[in-house]
Amino acid sequence: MKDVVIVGGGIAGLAAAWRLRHRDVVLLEAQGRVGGRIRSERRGPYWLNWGGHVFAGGNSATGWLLGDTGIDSTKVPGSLAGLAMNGRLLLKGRVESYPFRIPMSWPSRLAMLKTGAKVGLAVARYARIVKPRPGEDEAARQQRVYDFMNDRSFADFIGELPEDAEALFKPTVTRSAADIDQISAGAGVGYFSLVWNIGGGLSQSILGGPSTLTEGIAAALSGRVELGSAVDEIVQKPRSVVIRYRQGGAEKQIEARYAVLATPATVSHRVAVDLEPEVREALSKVVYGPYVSAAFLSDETGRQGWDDAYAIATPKQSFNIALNMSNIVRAREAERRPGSSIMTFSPGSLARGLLDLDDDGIRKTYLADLDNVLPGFADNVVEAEVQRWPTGAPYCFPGRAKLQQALTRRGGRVFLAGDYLGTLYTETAIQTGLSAAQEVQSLLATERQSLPAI
Ligand SMILES: Cc1cc2nc3c(=O)[nH]c(=O)nc-3n(C[C@H](O)[C@H](O)[C@H](O)COP(=O)(O)OP(=O)(O)OC[C@H]3O[C@@H](n4cnc5c(N)ncnc54)[C@H](O)[C@@H]3O)c2cc1C
Repeated sequence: MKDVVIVGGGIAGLAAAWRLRHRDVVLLEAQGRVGGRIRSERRGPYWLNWGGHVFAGGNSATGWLLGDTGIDSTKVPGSLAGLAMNGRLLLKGRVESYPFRIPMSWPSRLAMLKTGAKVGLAVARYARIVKPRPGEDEAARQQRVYDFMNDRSFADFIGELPEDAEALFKPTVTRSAADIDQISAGAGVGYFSLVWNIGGGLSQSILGGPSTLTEGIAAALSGRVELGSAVDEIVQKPRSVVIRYRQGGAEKQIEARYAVLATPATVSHRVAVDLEPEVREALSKVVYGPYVSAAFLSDETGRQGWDDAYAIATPKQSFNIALNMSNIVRAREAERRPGSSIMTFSPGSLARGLLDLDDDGIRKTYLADLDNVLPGFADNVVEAEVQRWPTGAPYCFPGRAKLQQALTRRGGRVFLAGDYLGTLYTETAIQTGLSAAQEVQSLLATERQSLPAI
């Protein structure tokens, strides 16, 4: 019997496996690669990216994992708050000045300023809510964040806005994968906090691309990661868990003392058939929105207008943000090398609009819109690949706070991990993976101590 089986090789499962690597552990991953919603591939000095790209740093679970695995990261250089709208590209200056620098009507500008002030005040409140309090554990802090303005949607909070004003607010909030009438007011405000106080949120980039971390962990676990292994059912017994899965067409099963279930909530609900009914019900209520993304590699030479920018919000296009993965390389080179690596990213309703097209249709739509945002870029593209993410990200809808207690209840031999258990994406995934591993570790140690001496 194994000590522990980890189901799901996204960053949550890999973080748990890393923490438990000195135990008899096996990780089962349904796909032919690890990483889940983290996916990058290297191309010379650059990397193409389709999934998670900015990470927590410093005193966070991610910071600890990066340090412990020896993976290099750096603060994202350049502007994170670029804006391309109504024919103007803004890469410098304070965001508050944007309404005056983008061509738009005066009623839109005034609405923008009024709503900006309202959101600004709420962001200041959110900053106090999110801050850890002395002596409090992470669960209490997380519950408080979920509770914040969880009784109405962000659309209700900001009210009706003229078209251009709404277009300016939308791309930030909808990056959550929810539209503004689906996400709670508090989570929408939280998104502004993430973007405006970027230093405290997700601001680290992994050198070589995010898959450097996930593939690095998998390599270190050599032989204990089984790809192409889709778990169908996890059943708990008094002293063990039995995991049934399919591998290369064959039905298999494995028994372990404990399991860490690090799959999206939809899958966890389906496979963990004998979790407490309240926990299973809460899992069934977690809601995901879709994403579509694409990675583009170009071969232009000479400096480009976008070289120093990392993130450019793009209202009214088929993607709502363009991300310049190559600006991390730019910041570290003595002479500008040819080429750029750009990622486009369409969440929520933008993704739903694209999912009906084939990949070629999505590529063409993106390239046409990229030409509006980064003039000349599309002519030099040498590689372009689309990625569909039907369960792009779980989002916090009005009423989501009520699920948290059941989702985090402990009991039995199956421990849940994944980004749907909190509000900070990869940081939540890593933090919940590490704490599930820590609990398994303590239980294994206790069991060992209580075994009769032979
Ligand atoms: C386009 C995009 C951009 C993003 N940007 C950011 C960002 O900049 N910063 C950030 O922090 N987050 C970002 N995110 C979110 C971030 O990627 C996720 O929060 C995080 O990767 C989730 O990790 P996870 O391990 O919880 O889940 P997943 O990555 O979904 O991992 C779950 C794993 O379980 C596997 N699995 C599923 N079913 C089974 C089964 N039956 N048996 C075995 N295995 C199974 C899956 O194949 C997958 O590998 C982004 C996501 C996307 C898609």
